[in-house]
Amino acid sequence: KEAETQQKLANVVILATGGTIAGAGASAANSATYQAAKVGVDKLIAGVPELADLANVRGEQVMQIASESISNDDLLKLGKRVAELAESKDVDGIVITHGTDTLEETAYFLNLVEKTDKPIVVVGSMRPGTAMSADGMLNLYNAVAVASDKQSRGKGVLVTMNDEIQSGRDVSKAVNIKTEAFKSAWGPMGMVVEGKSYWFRLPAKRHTVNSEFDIKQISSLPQVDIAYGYGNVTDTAYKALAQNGAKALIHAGTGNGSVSSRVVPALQELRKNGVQIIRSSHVNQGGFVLRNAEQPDDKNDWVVAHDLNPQKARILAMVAMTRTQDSKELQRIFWEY
Ligand SMILES: NC(=O)C[C@H](N)C(=O)O
Repeated sequence: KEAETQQKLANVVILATGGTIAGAGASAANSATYQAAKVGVDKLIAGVPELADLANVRGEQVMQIASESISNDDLLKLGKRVAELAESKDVDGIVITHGTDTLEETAYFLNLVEKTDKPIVVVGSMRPGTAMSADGMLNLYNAVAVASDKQSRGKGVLVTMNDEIQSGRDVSKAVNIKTEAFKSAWGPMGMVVEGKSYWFRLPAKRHTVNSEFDIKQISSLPQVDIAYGYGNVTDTAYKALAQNGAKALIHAGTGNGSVSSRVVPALQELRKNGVQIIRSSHVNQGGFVLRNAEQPDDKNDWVVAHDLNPQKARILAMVAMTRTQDSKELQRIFWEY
């Protein structure tokens, strides 16, 4: 009988990367003061025995780090392992446990480069497992529930935090400390409650199987950096980043990606020297940048990131620039993904 149920259950692999979901604090009162990336994947799985009711679960420790320290090489390593597993007949879904600080970047990266319709769910927690009211157990349970659900196929990379199912493209860490930390300007795609998912929306942008990018064809990512717009800003950071080898600069602009008159000449000059200039906005959850509004992008040969926040724009620019150095192509890609 037990063997029969095991056969019916989906096979889900949990790839662990670290973060607070694998964190540990000195006391149960430490919800914010703790060390991330301490607990191994087998212990995480053993901590939620109810996972066995949802799926045949096994774990792999891909890395053990706090997500603010994730590098491009780490992204490639994780992406390649996800692709290998997705190709395996024995794998129905993949869950990635991850720190929340750059979770939105990794989720968007995988959404662009994984050529599979199998569910890929990225999950983290805001409190370590040692804290009172730790959120990691339920978030992980929800992630496995969504990853083992056939309805999750073909919907792009998903994120399960705080009972919501979010699109990995849209979702962003909008609040810290609180467990209700992840938001999307366009709303969640669904809810997951007691191991069952309820869907309400589909993503409109290209992803996974419909993406022109493939992790198997990517061996390195170009350097793309971000500089922040604010009152009294100078062009120092932009110039320094370019001098240090940035192939594209994301302008984390004020408002709708506006650029200070003290910075414009340097960005025009950098573009002439081959650096791509991509205007984004640091307006939280509502940054929306249109071409030729605020700045003459056609004349300057700049690109706009539209609704992508600066950190997501960095991911798309890196992936796109593995294929093209043409600013018009880049702009097309920014509209489509
Ligand atoms: N809540 C967290 O996971 C934060 C942690 N610094 C990380 O991103 O790894």
